[in-house]
Amino acid sequence: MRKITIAIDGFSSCGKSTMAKDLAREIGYIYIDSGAMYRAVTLYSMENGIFQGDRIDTEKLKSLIKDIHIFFRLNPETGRPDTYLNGINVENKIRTMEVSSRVSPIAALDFVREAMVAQQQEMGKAKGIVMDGRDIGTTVFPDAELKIFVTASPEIRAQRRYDELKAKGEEASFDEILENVKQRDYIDQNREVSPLRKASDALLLDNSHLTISQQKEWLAEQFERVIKEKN
Ligand SMILES: Nc1ncnc2c1ncn2[C@@H]1O[C@H](COP(=O)(O)OP(=O)(O)OP(=O)(O)O)[C@@H](O)[C@H]1O
Ligand SMILES: Nc1ccn([C@@H]2O[C@H](COP(=O)(O)O)[C@@H](O)[C@H]2O)c(=O)n1
Repeated sequence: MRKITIAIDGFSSCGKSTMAKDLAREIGYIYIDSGAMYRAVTLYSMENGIFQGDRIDTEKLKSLIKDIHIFFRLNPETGRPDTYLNGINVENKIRTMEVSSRVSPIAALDFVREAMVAQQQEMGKAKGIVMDGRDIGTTVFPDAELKIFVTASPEIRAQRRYDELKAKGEEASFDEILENVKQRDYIDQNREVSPLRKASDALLLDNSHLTISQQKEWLAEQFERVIKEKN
């Protein structure tokens, strides 16, 4: 059966990776979390003196971008891919609030996007891939056979993230998370290069009132429909 490309975009913390990972595992496709790549560049910037307070030394990052190597490796314990930055597993480090609060300005830089998009296109050139992010259906894979754009209210998204952190036993402030979600949405939608937009041919999914299993079922139906049409 001919494999396709699946692009899942949308607002922060709305459940993109939850649905993308589950679908990829079930259909035997590769799963790539493109946000993890921007988070890894941000972590690298934090650890290599590229931030001076909130200011980004863009010239320094530009000169170092070729030294940033990101790859994913399946974690047999979680059954999910972990992110590696220059050979080191940074999966937990890139999920902190500090990285979340700094990632969107880094992801708005044209040379950072150029480098990440080139790697993402390379990862998907054989198809059989589910990638989630902000510009997958518009820029990375504009010819993807199945495109989904996910949304939910900021309050619902922040509550989900808050519940997740609490369940892990981590300190969390609902107000801080809500502020971060809104701020990232704003920067992602208003940057000059590849702003967050629904591709005109993407299916819109508002999952505010869907359970994880309902959205999973919906996505599986969309995949079955498209794969029948294409084969
Ligand atoms: N339909 C749903 N109902 C309730 N919780 C959900 C639903 N979908 C996802 N979640 C939970 O919401 C949280 C955020 O989901 P997820 O990490 O998949 O979002 P995301 O869109 O990939 O986020 P990010 O943009 O930050 O990468 C997770 O704790 C996940 O378990
Ligand atoms: N294709 C993408 C993916 C992500 N970003 C930026 O990275 C941030 C973190 O992504 P998460 O999916 O882990 O939330 C996100 O807020 C965007 O700023 C992007 O620009 N393009």
